[in-house]
Amino acid sequence: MTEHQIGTEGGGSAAAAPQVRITDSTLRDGSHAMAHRFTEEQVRGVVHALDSSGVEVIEVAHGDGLGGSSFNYGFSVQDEIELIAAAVDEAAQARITVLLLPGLGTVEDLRRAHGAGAAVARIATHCTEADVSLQHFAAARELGMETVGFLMLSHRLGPAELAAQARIMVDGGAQCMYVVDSAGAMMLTDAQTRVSALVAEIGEQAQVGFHGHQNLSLGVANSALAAQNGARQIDGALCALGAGAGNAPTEVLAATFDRLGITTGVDVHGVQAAAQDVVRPFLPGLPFADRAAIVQGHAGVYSSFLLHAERAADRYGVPAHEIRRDPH
Ligand SMILES: C[C@H](O)CC(=O)C(=O)O
Ligand SMILES: [Mn+2]
Repeated sequence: MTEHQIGTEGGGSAAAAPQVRITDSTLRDGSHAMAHRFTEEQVRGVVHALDSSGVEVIEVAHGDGLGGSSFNYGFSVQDEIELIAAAVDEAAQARITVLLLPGLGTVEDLRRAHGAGAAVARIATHCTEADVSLQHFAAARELGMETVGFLMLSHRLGPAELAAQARIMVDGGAQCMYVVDSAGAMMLTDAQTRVSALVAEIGEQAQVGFHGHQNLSLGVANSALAAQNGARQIDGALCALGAGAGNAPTEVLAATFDRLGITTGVDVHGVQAAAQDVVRPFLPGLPFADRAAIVQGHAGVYSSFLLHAERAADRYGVPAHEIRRDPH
């Protein structure tokens, strides 16, 4: 065990701060699986259930982040700033976070989200392009927001190179850096070694986080390994609602961390009820590792493109998994 490893016995006293903070992304990554059709009523229901279960941070935005509602990425049915404001209004203790991809979202979008009450800014870039995030971190810090960096498709870089990209964002103002398995392509040690490399590089100045997808059904296992190797923030989504085969399910993460003796401050029964009674009734279908999603995980292809592959499959009569397949 290193000084960053947790989850031995007991999981710490009830009064101690949780060892891992779960950020729930049902209302952002889950937006991909809902074809960006969240309504205010659904947002209020999910926020209320998560908030009363002790989830500290809840993400709300278009699936592709602020400003994602567009012809290219799919239009939202309800304006995301209105949804953010509704989430802020509904949450008694949880803080609302937004995701922003520079180029898709702008500093102006971030200001609007902050104006609606968002407290945490997560800035996402492709894992080789950390440098495009600097003005957004500067703006978020100026607004007084908590900041998180999100290195998408993290499997595409080795641990040392990924840590170097994380360093760029931390120097630019990120307070936590996420290893993001956007394609659900990481194989256990892939998550472990990347998280460890980031902890070694930035652990003195910033936290490390992990965001897993279920394309190869390893999202929860990768998240557990990430936590055991020093990640302090872990993402989930109720009913796994998210791009591709979905995210690591929040309700499974809470139960798994509890069994591992890793404290999260989340009521394990509360989030199970939130998944079963609040989210499941409005799902168009349960996210699962179907052929197209497995192909994505196997080939390491961006999960968010699944919706577009499915639309193209319908339009051109070509199976979605054929569109996504690794040519090799
Ligand atoms: C915009 C993406 O959906 C961000 C994300 O959740 C991922 O890369 O995974
Ligand atoms: Mn994701």
